[in-house]
Amino acid sequence: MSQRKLVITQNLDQGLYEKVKETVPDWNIIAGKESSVWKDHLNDAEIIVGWKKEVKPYGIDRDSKLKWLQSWSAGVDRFPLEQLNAKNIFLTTASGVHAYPISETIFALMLGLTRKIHTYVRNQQSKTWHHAHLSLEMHGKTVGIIGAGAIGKETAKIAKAFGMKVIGIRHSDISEESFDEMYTTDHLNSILPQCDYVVVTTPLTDGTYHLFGKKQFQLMKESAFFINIGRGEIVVEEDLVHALETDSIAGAGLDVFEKEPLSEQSPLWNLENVIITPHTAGSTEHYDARVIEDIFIPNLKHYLQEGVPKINLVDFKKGY
Ligand SMILES: NC(=O)c1ccc[n+]([C@@H]2O[C@H](COP(=O)([O-])OP(=O)(O)OC[C@H]3O[C@@H](n4cnc5c(N)ncnc54)[C@H](O)[C@@H]3O)[C@@H](O)[C@H]2O)c1
Ligand SMILES: O=C(O)[C@H](O)COP(=O)(O)O
Repeated sequence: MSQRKLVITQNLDQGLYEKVKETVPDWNIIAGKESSVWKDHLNDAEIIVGWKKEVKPYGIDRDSKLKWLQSWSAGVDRFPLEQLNAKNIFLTTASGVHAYPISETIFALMLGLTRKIHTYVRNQQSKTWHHAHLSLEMHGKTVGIIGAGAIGKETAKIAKAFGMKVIGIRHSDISEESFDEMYTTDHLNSILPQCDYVVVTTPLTDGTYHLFGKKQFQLMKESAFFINIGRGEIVVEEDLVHALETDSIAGAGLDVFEKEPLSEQSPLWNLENVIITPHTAGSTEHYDARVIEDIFIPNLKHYLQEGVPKINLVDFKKGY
């Protein structure tokens, strides 16, 4: 019988590689970031661990032996979901590994906008001693977390520590620790006028594509801040730009955009009330270890025993 094959399209440090090897000592493990390392192995790999961007051009749409694709990312919106579903290939996400880093980024953006840090950084560059307009407090304010999943729940915990009221939106309205109120998506428009901060942490699916457009920005308070770390396509970017340019909302913290990298021509770069991070909200030093130790290896053990991975198995009907 030919040796079972696992392809990991990432450079793993030796310790993590050894942990994987210990779990499947008899398997052929091909690991490395460069496509030259793994591209000829994709078709007969039983499991691929990796980014969609790298794998997509080469492998899984041919006559592959693939049984399970473990994504290196939480969002799987750019995976060929229909194809994977049709071929009964399991897809698991890296959801959960970003909960700490991204909730920290969300708060960095919220704090930055609230305390006008972006304005002071610009002034510092020109050695300008200038009191920005009255800055605001977060304490006592209301945050709406649109997508109360792994990232949203960690964000809610921090918000409670700041003395904020927390409203959540997700598929289920069952109450959840750290949320004062929880609603399903059909209540989005009714909660927006109450929120001082609107934080988007949903996956991109058919149900969230362009969830935020002109109407939603009009429903928000003029003093409210909008944060998006989910996916750019959840927002009609033109409508967001209009809302920001006309002061229909107070500002935005954006990690994701309709087209990435964000074009040099985008008006977002020049707006004073916007903080941009280049889709880096979730990258930290613990990323690889969390994907391998917290998700992949437990999933691999389950797969070996039960024939199916367990953690973060994508429901193809829901799309995440
Ligand atoms: N900017 C980044 O670097 C970065 C990193 C990680 C994740 N993300 C994005 O954040 C998303 C969420 O990540 P997560 O790990 O928290 O995922 P998760 O699966 O734990 O949580 C997703 C939440 O969104 C809710 N949801 C799904 N569809 C919805 C809808 N139509 N309306 C309202 N709520 C809805 C779900 O009920 C769930 O509570 C990812 O899918 C990805 O798109 C971005
Ligand atoms: O969803 C994620 O985990 C991050 O946004 C990174 O995903 P990407 O590299 O696929 O955009």
